[in-house]
This record gives sequence, C-alpha cells and structure tokens, in this order.
Amino acid sequence: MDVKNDVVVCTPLECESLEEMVASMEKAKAEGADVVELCMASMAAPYLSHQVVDQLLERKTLPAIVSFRLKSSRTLSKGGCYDTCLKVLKRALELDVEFVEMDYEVACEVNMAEYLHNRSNTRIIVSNYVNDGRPSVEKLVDIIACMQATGADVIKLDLCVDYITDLAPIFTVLTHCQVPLIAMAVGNSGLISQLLGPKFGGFLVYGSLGGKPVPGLPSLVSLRQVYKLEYTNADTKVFGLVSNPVAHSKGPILYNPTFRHMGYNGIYVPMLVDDIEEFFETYSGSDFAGFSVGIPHKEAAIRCCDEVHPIAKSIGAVNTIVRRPMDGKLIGYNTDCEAAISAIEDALTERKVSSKGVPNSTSSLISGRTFVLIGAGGAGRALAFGAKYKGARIVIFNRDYKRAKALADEVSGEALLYEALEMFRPETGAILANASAIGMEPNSHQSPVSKEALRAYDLVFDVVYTPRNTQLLKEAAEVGVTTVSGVEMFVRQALGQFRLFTGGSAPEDLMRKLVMEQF
Ligand SMILES: O=C1C[C@@](O)(C(=O)O)C[C@@H](O)[C@@H]1O
Repeated sequence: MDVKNDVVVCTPLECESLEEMVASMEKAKAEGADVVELCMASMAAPYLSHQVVDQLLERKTLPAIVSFRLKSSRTLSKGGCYDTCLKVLKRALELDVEFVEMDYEVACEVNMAEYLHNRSNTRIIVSNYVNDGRPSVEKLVDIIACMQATGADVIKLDLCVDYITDLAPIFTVLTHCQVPLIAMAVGNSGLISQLLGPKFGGFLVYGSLGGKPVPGLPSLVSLRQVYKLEYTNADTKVFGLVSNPVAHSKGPILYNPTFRHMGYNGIYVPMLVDDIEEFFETYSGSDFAGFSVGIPHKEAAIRCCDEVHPIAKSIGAVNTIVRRPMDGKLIGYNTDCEAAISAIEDALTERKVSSKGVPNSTSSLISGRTFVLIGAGGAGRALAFGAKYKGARIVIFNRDYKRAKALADEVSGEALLYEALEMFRPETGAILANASAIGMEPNSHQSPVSKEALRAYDLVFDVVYTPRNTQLLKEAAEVGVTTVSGVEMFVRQALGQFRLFTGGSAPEDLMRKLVMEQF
C-alpha cells in the first residue's frame, strides 16, 4: 500500500487572458497539479494567437498540455478558428511542450506524419467527444481504434454521461486498452470516471481548481488530500455511497484516510445513483466491494441484496451492503438502527449521571417513553424499530400519511396527520426524532417544527448531520431541551460499516477526529 503509482493529476485551465492563465498555473501548482492543460480555445480574441503560446510556455511552472479544442463538451458553443488552432498547436510543438492535444477531426485532416516527424519530445494527445448516452464497449473500442490510427501517442475520450451506469463500459476499455488512455466524463454522474481512473489504468486524471468547480471533476485539493489516488492500483477495492443527493456526505473524508491508516487497500467514492437496481446489475464485479446506502435508496436496496441480516430484514431497510468475497453475493445490513438508538441512550444516561441519578443498567432509558418520529423512509424505519425494541411507544408523522400508517402498524404504534405535528403535545419524557431530510444543506434554515412545540420534549434528535447543528437542534437547545446530533449517529453507523467492509476493527478515535474536523 505504500508503493505509489505514477498517476498524473491535471487541471484544465480555461482562462480568457494571458495573465489569468499564468495566475491559474501558479494556483494549480499550489493545489498539487502535476500538469496543466492550457485550453487555448477559451482565450479571448486578442490572446488567440500562436504568439501567446510563446509567452505562456515561457512563464509556465508545470508541465503542460496545449490544447485547442474546436469541439468539446465545454467549448461546443464557442467554436473556434481552424487556422488559429493549427498555428497554436504547431507552435507548441516547436517549443517542445510536454503535450499537444488536438481534436480527432483535426488529427484526421492534418498531415499527422508531419506533426509526428517534427516533434522532439512532445506527446500528441488526440481527443474525441463522445456524446451518445451509454456507449457500448464495442463502440468505444471502434472509436479508439480509429483514433489510434491517427498515430496518437495518447487517446482521450471526452464523454457526456447521464447516469453513473453509463461509465461501466469506460472502465472496461480503460482496463484493456493498449495505448495510454484518458477518459473524462463530464457532468455530476461522471465523478467516478476520475476517482477510479487510475485503478482501471487511466493515464491521467483531471481535477478542478479551487473556486472553479466543474461538474464531474473532483477538486485538486480533494484528489491530493482525501483520495490520494497515487496509492490506488488494480487491486484497490472500491467502496462508495449510493445516494441521491450524494455530495453532502462526509463519507469520503472519513473512509479514505481511515483505509490508509489501517493499511487497507480501498477507496471510498460518492456514487450519484438514480436507479439502484440498474446500478447493482451494472457494477457486479468483485472490484466493487461494499456500499453505504443513503437517501432515498435504503428500502429499495433490500431488493438488490442476495441475503439480508435479520435485523435489517425486520426493519425493511439497509444502509450497508457488502459483496461477500467467497461468492460475490450482496449481503445487506443496517447499522443505522444501533447507531441512532445507542446515541440517544448514551445522551440520556449521561444526563442522568450528571444530575447524580443512578442509571439503571438493566432497562433502556428509552423504555416507556413516547417516541415521536418525523419521517417514515429508510432512516425512519431504523429508528421506529430500534425504539420499539427498547420499549417505547411510537407516534409517527410523515407527509405521506399512508407510509406513516404502514410503518406505525408494523411497530404497533400510531400514525397522525403531518399537519397535527405542530400542535402535538406528548406526555412528559417524550423523545422527538427527525428522520426526514428537512433542515439538510442547502435548506439548513428549515425545521420540521416550531421552537415553541419543542418545549414539550425531553430530548430532540436529528438524523440530519449537514449542518452539524441543524435549525431543529439549535432551537431545541434554546428552549433547554437535551439534543443529540446526527453527527453522532453518522460516526456510529460508520464504525459498524467499516467493520463490515474490512472484516477488521474500526479505529474509533481517528474516525471521530476525522469527522469532527469537518465541522
Ligand atoms: O444515512 C447515512 C448517511 C450516509 O448516507 C452519508 O454518508 O451521508 C451514509 C449511510 O451509510 C448512512 O446510513
């Protein structure tokens, strides 16, 4: 695991002026790029000349790719001038820049033999924009063969994908391609094309410059500090959060450093998934070793599992799926339930101890209380069943009353109309748990109930952990109610998940520290 691979991290620089390009190069270097792509087609008219190439290359501080894409995902509407393009690329070649990148169409039209003959050290990247949904492996192989025939040293596929499943053929061709291959899939679903690129043999990965997010590209800083792709290789096991939305998750900053600390060859990536069944059918290989399951997939994920742990089965939701190495079967677990309930119990015990009470070790402090639950989705189910096992009386509020009623029936509880939540006043000692996404970033100003209504509760818990201190928790604390943050549940569910993922122990102190540093 400490053997580093030679992954090259590149950042595309799309700037309008020479000065901006030079400043961005400096920034890219500071953020850890190995190579910069100087996207000449992005320059404003006065800078669109081969003379500017001289000035840029004189002032460059990192190896560079000089590209002039007449047609690409990002410059499609801009078009560009063919003659200028040729002049710019030729000049870059004369100046012996590390890489020159040209469109496939250009490579087909120019006399490539002349370009190849005239270069000293420059490697020529030929890129092609593939924009037809989910390309098959066969189609990609054909495209690559045509591109290879141009004499390219490196081939680049610039893809536009709609779904994460569209990326699977790309990983297949990356693994088998004989020429150095770069695959760049833009758009939010494309992220793992970069993060898993080096594992599958990609020649180069792209990262975006701080403050200039590009959908589908990880930031340079996250590549250097979180994912550290230089430690991944063909044997690296892939883990990920299957969710939508997914970007809010602290999973990557938690798991990746922990894997390295434990000497475990794994990577954990966000997986923006729309159709969970299609996802598991597509990524069925042993490389994809384990998954966290987030909103809204926790219930549907059960159907994707070959076996489900009895507790998860009774809850009807999984938040953890592990691919059993022996036979490749998917085994589902629920670590949310234990995580949330133990966090609430510990807060109640702590409070009792600090008020000089003697905790009764035999029964749960949740027992006999009214447990008011908001939300009847995957997380809500885990809480409802957990509270029921501990002897609470469950009352459920959910926007979709039918779902509330169905869950209430399963836990011998009661469902009430969502509109009644505000005026609901439970008996003393009640716990309020929000298991809906209300209050989650970017809607962090929202809360499911008013501050006034919170006075009726003894403890308030929120599954939402981004932000750490949700509006609900802030207001509960303001009226003197004990609060338990979703961060505590997040850490605890991850401890259980890490043990299931790796079969080893979870370094709790480190994992807590990693999460706390984020808030
Ligand atoms: O609910 C959560 C949170 C989570 O989805 C995340 O990383 O945000 C990860 C899941 O395992 C967990 O059950």
